[in-house]
Amino acid sequence: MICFPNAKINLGLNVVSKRPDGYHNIETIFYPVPVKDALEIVGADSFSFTQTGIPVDAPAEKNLVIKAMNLLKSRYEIPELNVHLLKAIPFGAGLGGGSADAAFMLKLLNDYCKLDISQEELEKLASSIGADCPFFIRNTPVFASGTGNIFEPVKLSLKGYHLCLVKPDVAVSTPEAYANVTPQAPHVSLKEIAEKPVTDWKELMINDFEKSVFPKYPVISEIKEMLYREGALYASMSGSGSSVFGLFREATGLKGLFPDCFVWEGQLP
Ligand SMILES: C[C@](O)(CO)[C@H](O)COP(=O)(O)OP(=O)(O)OC[C@H]1O[C@@H](n2ccc(N)nc2=O)[C@H](O)[C@@H]1O
Ligand SMILES: Nc1ncnc2c1ncn2[C@@H]1O[C@H](COP(=O)(O)OP(=O)(O)OP(=O)(O)O)[C@@H](O)[C@H]1O
Repeated sequence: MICFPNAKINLGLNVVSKRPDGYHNIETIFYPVPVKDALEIVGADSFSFTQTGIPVDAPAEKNLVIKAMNLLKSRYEIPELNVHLLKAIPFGAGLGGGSADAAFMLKLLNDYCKLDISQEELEKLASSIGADCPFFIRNTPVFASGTGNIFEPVKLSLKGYHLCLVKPDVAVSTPEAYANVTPQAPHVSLKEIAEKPVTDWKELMINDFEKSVFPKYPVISEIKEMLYREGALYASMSGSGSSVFGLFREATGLKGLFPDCFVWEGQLP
């Protein structure tokens, strides 16, 4: 069985407050985008894990795909499998690629082994793997609060817009990014802003991580400025960085502008 875990972008991100458990309450819009890994499982006599594409800098047992498999193994009967991950979503990017792999592994095993685990339970399991993970169980645009695990529907579609996603050759550490933000409740709800036309977002929609990440990694803010210069209606860093996305009305051909960067351009479904 095969599946294609996709990335997400964050449309706005407010770090609202620090929690007693060390995590932060946030408000963000998660939006799935069609930048994809490939994840395959095949029944086997003994377990194996192989990985191609962008090399993940973690040993097999620390790979989030295997963490997800082991989490289910601790609760359910899971047969021996050959697992293969083809990594195409850059990491350290704010694109949630590792979390997507884990969430899709939970869903894949749920189907393959006919475990009949509910969506609610899958989201609970996913949240024990990573803060971005539960979103990928439902994988539709949502307004998220809590640690990013409480979801509300949002009236928003970017269908037909062209996305240009750029990740420079720097990786931002998520814990460090959170540590450098001063939490503050937003004055206007992000959900309200997101339901306004995309052309209003530039003035209203903020990613709180940009304030501390941009001075440390000026290349990220330069990319954002370039996307606006090229006609983006809205541009922002995604999550805690280092990727930046621009939303355009027309097809873009900006790859040549960003040498040494990962660039993905395409129309949103
Ligand atoms: C920045 C975002 O990508 C926005 O979607 C997420 O909030 C981060 O999600 P993630 O990478 O899945 O995060 P995790 O792997 O669970 O956590 C990494 C670290 O980020 C910090 N963290 C994460 C999520 C959150 N709501 N508050 C936090 O303070 C914690 O220090 C945590 O130890
Ligand atoms: N399947 C996986 N894909 C990517 N990274 C993985 C995977 N499994 C484990 N990791 C580890 O997680 C780290 C990347 O996590 P990180 O949270 O920075 O990346 P991300 O996928 O871009 O997500 P985020 O949106 O949270 O930034 C890698 O350095 C790697 O060690």
